[in-house]
Amino acid sequence: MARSANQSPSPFSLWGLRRFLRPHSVALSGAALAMTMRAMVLLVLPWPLKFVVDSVISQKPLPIWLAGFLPDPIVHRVALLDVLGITMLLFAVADSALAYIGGRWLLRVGQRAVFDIRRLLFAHLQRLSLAFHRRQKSGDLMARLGGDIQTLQDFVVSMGTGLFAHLLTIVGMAGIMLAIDWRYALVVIAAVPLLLVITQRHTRRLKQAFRLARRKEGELWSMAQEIIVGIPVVQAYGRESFEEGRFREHAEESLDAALEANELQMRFTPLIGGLVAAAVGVAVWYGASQVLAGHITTGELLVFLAYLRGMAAPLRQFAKLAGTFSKATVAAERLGDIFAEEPDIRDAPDAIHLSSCAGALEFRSVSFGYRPNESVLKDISFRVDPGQTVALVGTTGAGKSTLVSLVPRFHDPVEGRVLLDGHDLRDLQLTSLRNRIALVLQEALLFHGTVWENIAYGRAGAGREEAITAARAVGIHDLVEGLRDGYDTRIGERGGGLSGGQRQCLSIARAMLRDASIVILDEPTSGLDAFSERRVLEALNRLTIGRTTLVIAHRLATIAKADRILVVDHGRIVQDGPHAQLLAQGGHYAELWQQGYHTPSMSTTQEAV
Ligand SMILES: Nc1ncnc2c1ncn2[C@@H]1O[C@H](COP(=O)(O)OP(=O)(O)OP(=O)(O)O)[C@@H](O)[C@H]1O
Repeated sequence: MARSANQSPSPFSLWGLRRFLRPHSVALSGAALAMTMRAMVLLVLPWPLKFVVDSVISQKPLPIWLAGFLPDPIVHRVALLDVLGITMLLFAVADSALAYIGGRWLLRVGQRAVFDIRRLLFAHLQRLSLAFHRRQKSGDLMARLGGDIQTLQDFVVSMGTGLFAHLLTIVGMAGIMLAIDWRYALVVIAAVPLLLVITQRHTRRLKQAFRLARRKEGELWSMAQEIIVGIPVVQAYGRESFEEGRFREHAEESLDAALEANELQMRFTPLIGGLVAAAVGVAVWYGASQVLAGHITTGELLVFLAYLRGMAAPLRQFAKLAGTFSKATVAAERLGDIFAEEPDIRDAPDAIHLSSCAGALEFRSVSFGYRPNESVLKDISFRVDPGQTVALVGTTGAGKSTLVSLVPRFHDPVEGRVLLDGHDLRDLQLTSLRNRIALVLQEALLFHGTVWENIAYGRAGAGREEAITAARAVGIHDLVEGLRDGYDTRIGERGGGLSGGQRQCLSIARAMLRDASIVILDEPTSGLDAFSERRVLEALNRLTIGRTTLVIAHRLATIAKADRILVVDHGRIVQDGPHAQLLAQGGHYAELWQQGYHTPSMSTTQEAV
């Protein structure tokens, strides 16, 4: 797997989120404006109370800058109280309204950004090569597409509604308190730097804990997915209790890691709470003594205490924010790992579009291995003329599937070249190459949807009529018509509700619709009963007429029909020729034949030939 050179380990950091937020700058600015206004409202919120105490109750004169706007505290005491009361109510309403508006906008921005990240990640995942997908556990990918991206959304929202507004409030309150009485203000604010240092230290530990928790959760999903996909085997072998135990073990590990992370976060909350409570205690004591000494008024003390309360909430929020921040950093790292993966099968900058294709295939001194210094294919050379059918035979693990996987460029040769109509495959545009190839695999992979949709999947833009034409062309129209709702029969996930033979017939019709020049068949009839096999063979015969065909075969029916047979042994081609010639030659092929290579369905397939 190629990681792009000169890339930092995690190109998708929290900071990288900006890229996804930028398209929503209008909504973000709106949210920021609402939050700023809210912070200002929070700043002025306690002031009417100060004037109620100082001017309405204690009858102190209003400050000069306010005297022109408000009723006189001595002459119009009750009127002043009314105005202050209404002002308090208006401030409270404005506070709630602005919090709602800002929060709503942020939530929308967060959701849109998450949608974009998820879409991009999915598109990226689909382009990563088969080697990546074989290595990566799909359950873990699901966990990243789901939970990790959701964590980022929570981060955007809580950072916006929490940190941004709270920081503004704290800074504003600190400024006003300093202006009223700087000594008292310093006593109150002294806790803030201490709090920030503790938060920062704590965040580092939290990140580690959340990293482990997310990894364990990814492993759990991978395992659950594997068991659910393999449920027929689990049930057939009566391994339910064993799998239950295995799942519980993994789930417990995941639970322990999550508990540990949450425990760490929870422990932090009382710590912050205690610190804030101590700061409030000192402030009340010091403030009261300042009032007694006549340095500040009772109203001002109330403003201080209200501010302190206003600051305590966001400060306590830091504990929560530290958790959100840590989780989001870990989520961004995990997404970054995927974004950092680059498809190792890519178009060359000057790749040729394959507009027409005769189907002449050639392997020229090809070697390949999945790992360095481990050759699976060694110096493979052969040619297939357009329209020829070549069967690949060999013992298990000989390298047959690997060999055919080089044709659609699921992998590239380590040495040598694969050529199509004289072009090195690496010089061709990948999509135009793959458009020329139809695959029928051992296990027909169908998707949830109708029968015709599954056939039409063979070519982008194909409709119901084309699907029916393809089904007719491979001779399975009557088979489809015989299904419950014909072409509109809905099939479940991975072709659920159909027999193996029916599934394979549909996948052949799908390949037919593709109208490709090259057909690759990877043991398409294995595991089928005699009747199904005959249908599938009939369909395959029709599919392969006039197309270059590579077929991995174990059955006489398929092998004998081939123009040539390549015998693969330990990654090399050891024999090449028609069936009768190879049998007469003796050697590996004859040995395989005698050992019963073809026996699983020889009697049935012979009927079909
Ligand atoms: N994705 C992979 N990563 C690493 N090694 C692999 C991978 N796929 C196959 N191999 C190895 O490559 C060798 C050839 O495997 P391949 O599937 O091509 O054999 P085959 O001839 O098709 O076998 P079979 O008839 O059993 O399907 C085997 O030793 C196998 O273990």
